[in-house]
Amino acid sequence: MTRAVLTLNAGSSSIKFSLYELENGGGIAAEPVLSGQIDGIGVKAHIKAKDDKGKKLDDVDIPLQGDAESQHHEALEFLISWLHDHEKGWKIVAVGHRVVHGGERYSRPMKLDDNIIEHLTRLIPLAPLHQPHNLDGVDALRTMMPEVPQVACFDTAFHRTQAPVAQAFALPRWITGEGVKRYGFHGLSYEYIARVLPDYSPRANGRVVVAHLGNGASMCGMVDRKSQVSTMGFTAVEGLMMGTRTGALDPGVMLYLMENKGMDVKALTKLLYKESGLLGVSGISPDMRTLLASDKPEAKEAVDLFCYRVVRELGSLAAAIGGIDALVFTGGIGEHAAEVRRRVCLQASWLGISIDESANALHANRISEPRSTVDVLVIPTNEEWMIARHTATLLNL
Ligand SMILES: Nc1ncnc2c1ncn2[C@@H]1O[C@H](COP(=O)(O)OP(=O)(O)O)[C@@H](O)[C@H]1O
Ligand SMILES: CC(=O)OP(=O)(O)O
Ligand SMILES: [Mg+2]
Repeated sequence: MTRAVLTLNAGSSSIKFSLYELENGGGIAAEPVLSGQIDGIGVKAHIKAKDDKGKKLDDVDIPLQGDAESQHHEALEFLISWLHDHEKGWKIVAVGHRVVHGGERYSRPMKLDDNIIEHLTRLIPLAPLHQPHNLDGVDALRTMMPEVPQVACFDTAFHRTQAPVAQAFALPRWITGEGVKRYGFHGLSYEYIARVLPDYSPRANGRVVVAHLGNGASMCGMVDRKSQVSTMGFTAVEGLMMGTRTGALDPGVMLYLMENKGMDVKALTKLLYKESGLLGVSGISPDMRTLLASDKPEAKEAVDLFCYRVVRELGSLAAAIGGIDALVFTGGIGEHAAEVRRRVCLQASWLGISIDESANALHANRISEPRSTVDVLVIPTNEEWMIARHTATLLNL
């Protein structure tokens, strides 16, 4: 049987999975032999999976009940039994997991044991939409294959190269000293983009802003393909407006809600993480596809605000890294929503961005005109490949 690495990537609205064969000389194959995702968790869950020839193995809705929380667990159970039915012919020798928060302690992939899992469990309050689902996946796979080593790959790790000033909040020193600082997330996605960027642009090692726009959304400013600054912070609720998250919010709004509306931590957590963003502003859906297809004014307002926030943060990140040579769009929205990219690029023309609208409509890799002083690129991210590679490297497979 061929040896393979399984990857699991639980996002806020999706669970993505892949199976990568190990190559004879060591290392993992470029393409997975099996891959897919359950997306739309919390709205309308759907599984899509394909084999190495691109043959569709599944493409159906899955009826999940309850709130997004319980749907996530149900989706995982569905996936485990799906994998049981489809992983024949390969010997899974390792499992790699995306774990969103590594805190201060973990800045590189780690082979999981009870101690590390216990520490990661303590970080759940810092990433309530992700960490519980990531650890749920670890738990399920450890039960399913107890002999197989499991590796955690952290979303925060890529950003640990940032200068102290980029990580700091203007808080008293004793709070900062306890690790309350900006960590940044989507690190596996940014690491993948940084790795492949030279294949797409001669400016790869310059000042690059990558916009990872998905259900969770953030942007990262890099120089020399290393993270310098991120819109996400201590938690993944900071920065851009997202599917259900506020992004940056005047802290005074929280004080106001506590003082005048009697909201406690639980109510505020729900508001900031689950009821705001595209969903809160539109009152319709957290899903960009639905909002772009809607002619309701509230849907338009939500999309307008989403794009406006990206444009503002783009200016901020370009300022932080001293200018911009390339802008990369990635993530579910960044890769597929041409309208969002179009609006962002038009509003950011002052930066020297000039978009080629027909290339953009076709989702070409390069969507800037030759006269643009900024290379604008659309690059599909691949967190799964990054996880598989880290897992194989750490375990010497
Ligand atoms: N064809 C499309 N057009 C517009 N938006 C899309 C398209 N496909 C996916 N999206 C959006 O991408 C988002 C999900 O992104 P993704 O990166 O998969 O999420 P997650 O953060 O859960 O990993 C959703 O808002 C979805 O509407
Ligand atoms: C960190 C984060 O927001 O992840 P996702 O985009 O997968 O929700
Ligand atoms: Mg994601």
